[in-house]
Amino acid sequence: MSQETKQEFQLRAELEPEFKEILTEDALSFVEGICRSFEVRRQALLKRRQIRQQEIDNGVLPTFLESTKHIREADWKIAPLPKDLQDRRVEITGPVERKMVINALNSGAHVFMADFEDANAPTWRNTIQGQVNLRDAIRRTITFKNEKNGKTYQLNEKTATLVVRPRGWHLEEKNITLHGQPVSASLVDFGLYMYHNAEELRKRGTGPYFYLPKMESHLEARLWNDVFVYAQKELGIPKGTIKATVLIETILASFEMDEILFELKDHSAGLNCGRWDYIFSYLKRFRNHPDVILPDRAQVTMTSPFMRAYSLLTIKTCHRRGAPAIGGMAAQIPVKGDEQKNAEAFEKVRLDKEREARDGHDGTWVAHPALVPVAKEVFNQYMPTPNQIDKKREDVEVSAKDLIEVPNGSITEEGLRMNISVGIQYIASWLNGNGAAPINHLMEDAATAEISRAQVWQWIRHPKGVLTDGRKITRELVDRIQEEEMFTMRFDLGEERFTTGKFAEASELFTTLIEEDEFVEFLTLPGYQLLN
Ligand SMILES: CC(=O)SCCNC(=O)CCNC(=O)[C@H](O)C(C)(C)COP(=O)(O)OP(=O)(O)OC[C@H]1O[C@@H](n2cnc3c(N)ncnc32)[C@H](O)[C@@H]1OP(=O)(O)O
Ligand SMILES: O=CC(=O)O
Ligand SMILES: [Mg+2]
Repeated sequence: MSQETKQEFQLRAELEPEFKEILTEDALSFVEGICRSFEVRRQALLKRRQIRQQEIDNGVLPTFLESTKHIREADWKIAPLPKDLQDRRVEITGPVERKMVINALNSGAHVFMADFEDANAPTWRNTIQGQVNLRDAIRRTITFKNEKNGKTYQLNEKTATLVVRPRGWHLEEKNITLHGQPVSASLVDFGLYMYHNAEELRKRGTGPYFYLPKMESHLEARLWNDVFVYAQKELGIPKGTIKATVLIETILASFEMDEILFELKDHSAGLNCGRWDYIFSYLKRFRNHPDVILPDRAQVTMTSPFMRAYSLLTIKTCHRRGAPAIGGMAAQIPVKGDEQKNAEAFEKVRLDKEREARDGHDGTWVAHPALVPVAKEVFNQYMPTPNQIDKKREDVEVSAKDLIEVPNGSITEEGLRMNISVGIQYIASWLNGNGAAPINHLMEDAATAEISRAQVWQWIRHPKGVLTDGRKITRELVDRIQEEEMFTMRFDLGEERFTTGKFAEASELFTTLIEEDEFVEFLTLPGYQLLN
């Protein structure tokens, strides 16, 4: 790097010896090139999200785009899938933490989605250690010893195919700056992973595979595609080596599925139903529409008409284009010490996977290794072939109205209490560096916590935010319940764990999120200012 470049592109963090192996001069120079080439477009697309929000606030509802009708109507397919992405019946997800990376790769799942995004609190340490972990996993040198119980970990002979989820377009990495501004976190995660591993993955008969989160339009997919083309060229890798599965997890993206596949068609590995962010996005984008009110979080399920419409449309759209349509995450995880509750949790997961497999999904997500056999058994039963892309689902008809239909249901004090308590507990976990947490026997990550705080925001503000017993949800009621829930947490955890667990800071952030009339786009944005 030249002297001038160094001043403009700066690494602002202290580096431990192992981190220096990731943040080498050449790797940083590669990331710098990507950031320089694409930052202006990223900013413009983020601005476009705000404009779209203003339009929705003014009553312009989402619809299928007129300008891209020709793409929806034309006959085209995505490029052929590599062998190790043809059968994806069970995908396990988890943060890029060292032990969990080994456990996930050994879990028996077909794919492991290693998450720099919502299951990961993006501390500098988590982020760069995550890159170290993936580098070692790819080279099969990764090991781990749990110092508490002496248990050691290494990779099995057969492991899952690795797919990496970088952070979304809205997030920044404050430890690397360009012209004094934090750079795109997506490009840091992607760039470092590509630089260190693309060639090695190819040598080992697989490739650099990604999951792309939280996109709102096909133009955002075009930006990723251009980043891929640039990166492959810089690294001297054939165009089309990268494969990416896009999470359809915003309400606006569900109107542009064909277009998203089209933009990425040389690099596409299909779509996935990111159901939790999808619910959050629905709440967020329609937040200023008093009639769009969702019932208790627990009542918004994949059988709610708007969710069902979205998952069926995903399957139909993907299969027409020769692309896999992967299902989503059931939040249940094993319940320790209660056989009955554990059996109920497993049954819920089984039913969820059964619906997905029968509908035509080509695979699904699980949050925990114990659930891999459950999902596998269901998909083995209903999907005897590696995928069911041949099931075209031409019978499915989904209109714009179906995608935004408001579900019925009720808002209970229990639901309100749960949102407040779980929201605060999750934020506390995140501020402590854990982006995925078991809370009330459910997997919670940033997306599920976003729903909790968005619902409270909405219920306070809209006339229909009324409890089943007739009480209007107000700031005062929320304050009172928040105080009670904080008292319970303090009592249950004890003073020391409560204080070191950052519950007071989490409660403060939760309050800000529900108090601000200008809805905070993502809780992780103000949250990141508090992370080391
Ligand atoms: C909305 C979305 O974006 S979903 C996708 C993002 N979210 C996720 O990926 C969450 C994935 N799940 C998890 O992180 C975890 O399952 C949690 C945090 C919810 C629960 O984890 P734990 O409390 O450790 O569960 P538990 O104690 O039952 O784990 C038992 C073992 O399984 C391991 N394990 C649990 N979940 C996973 C996982 N997803 N991947 C790898 N290993 C796992 C644990 O590390 C532990 O290993 P050990 O016995 O060797 O010590
Ligand atoms: O990323 C997945 C989701 O459900 O959100
Ligand atoms: Mg998500």
